[in-house]
Amino acid sequence: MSSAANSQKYSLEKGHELRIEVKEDRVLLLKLSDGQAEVFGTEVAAGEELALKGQKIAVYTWLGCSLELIGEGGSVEDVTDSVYESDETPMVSYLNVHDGLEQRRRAAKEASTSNLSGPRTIIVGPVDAGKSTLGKILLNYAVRAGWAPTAVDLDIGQGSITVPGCLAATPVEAPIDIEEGLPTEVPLVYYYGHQTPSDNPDLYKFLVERLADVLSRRANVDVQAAGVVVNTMGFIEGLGYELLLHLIETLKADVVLVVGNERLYNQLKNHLRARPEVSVVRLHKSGGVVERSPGVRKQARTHRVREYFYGVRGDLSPHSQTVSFESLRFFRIGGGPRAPSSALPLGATSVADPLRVTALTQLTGDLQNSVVAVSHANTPDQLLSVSVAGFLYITNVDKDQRTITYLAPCPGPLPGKYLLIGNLKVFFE
Ligand SMILES: Nc1ncnc2c1ncn2[C@@H]1O[C@H](COP(=O)(O)OP(=O)(O)OP(=O)(O)O)[C@@H](O)[C@H]1O
Repeated sequence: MSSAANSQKYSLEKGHELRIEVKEDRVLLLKLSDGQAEVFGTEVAAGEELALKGQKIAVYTWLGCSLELIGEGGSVEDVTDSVYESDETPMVSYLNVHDGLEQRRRAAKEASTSNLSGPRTIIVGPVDAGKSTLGKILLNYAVRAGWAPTAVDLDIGQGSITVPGCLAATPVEAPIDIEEGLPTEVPLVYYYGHQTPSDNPDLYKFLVERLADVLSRRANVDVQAAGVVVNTMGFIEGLGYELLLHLIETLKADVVLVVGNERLYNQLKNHLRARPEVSVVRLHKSGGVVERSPGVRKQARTHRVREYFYGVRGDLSPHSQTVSFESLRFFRIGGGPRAPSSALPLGATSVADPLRVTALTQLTGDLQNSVVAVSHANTPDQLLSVSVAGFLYITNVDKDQRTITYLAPCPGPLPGKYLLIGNLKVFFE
């Protein structure tokens, strides 16, 4: 490593990675001076300056490279929490997984008339295991091999395709942008509206089934052969495990990658023993994965919603609009919070229907700071099962004037007349 003013130069040997944690709201510029380097499978172009804003990443090289880091508005130390080199990475095992998936894609393409699908890969593991990072690497390697795989994100707590609280899928046709993340132009999105599946597990399962159904009906041979890469939540105990089994079943997963948890690997391996068509593969967690506290996760959720409206680079201008409550039609799914069965009289079951669609008839201050989905539904009875077009953020509720002020990504009429609310709230500073 050598340094000058706000810049530092690194020379990485083949098979090494430089792990970089940029401070929240600070920017570090990354430049590849020589050789080959990639960030979670996306190749870094030589000479180009990448702006890493608050990101935690690793720059990996298969062949060796020289890099330059430049702190924006300060030294590299000022804008980062840590920068260090490591030669202990799971990249070779990740590449082996990619090779296995590649064989399945080719077999599916060759047998296109026999309805053989490409790999349906599900990545599971505890929180902070590096699941979404592995997903990005596998998607990128597939793209680099000429495929357009589908990214599916079922991690409602974070939201890598759209805002948190959603189940979403998107085709990945080009390497994932290092600064911007997964493509967001044409996602298929279902709004669950909560941050944890335990708020309404029946709805979560229902939406997984909807998404799986839509994905399985795509007729394009290349799209089917490219397969899907599914990212899941780190919720792996009790109900979380039950939901994992449900989605492995529903999405007809044939490759289950278990990252960083031997117990979960053995549980799933035993469970799926009778289904030899499903490969359960155990992978080590990378030592570079950065652990996030509940506070940091909450901040990341807010950040994600802000990015939806203002853009990753802050270059979008959302439109603020004040309308009467009566001009909007809000609906909620689920009959309110269900009492746990332990709180009910012996033998009784909860009467709240988790899939009931209810219109909001009274204006409540509770709507303030909510993220609300604009549904593609044409009638209220379609609200449960159709996808959503986009989101609004309620910035103000005026009960005296009976008005609502919301932020929309663009001006003009809304793309649908029915709005879905959940309990997802964020507070912009
Ligand atoms: N090798 C690495 N070096 C540096 N940072 C990394 C590395 N691998 C992953 N990270 C970072 O660690 C953080 C957590 O990783 P990731 O989001 O992949 O974990 P996860 O298991 O999907 O998390 P979740 O708990 O949200 O399900 C991310 O910010 C990611 O960019």
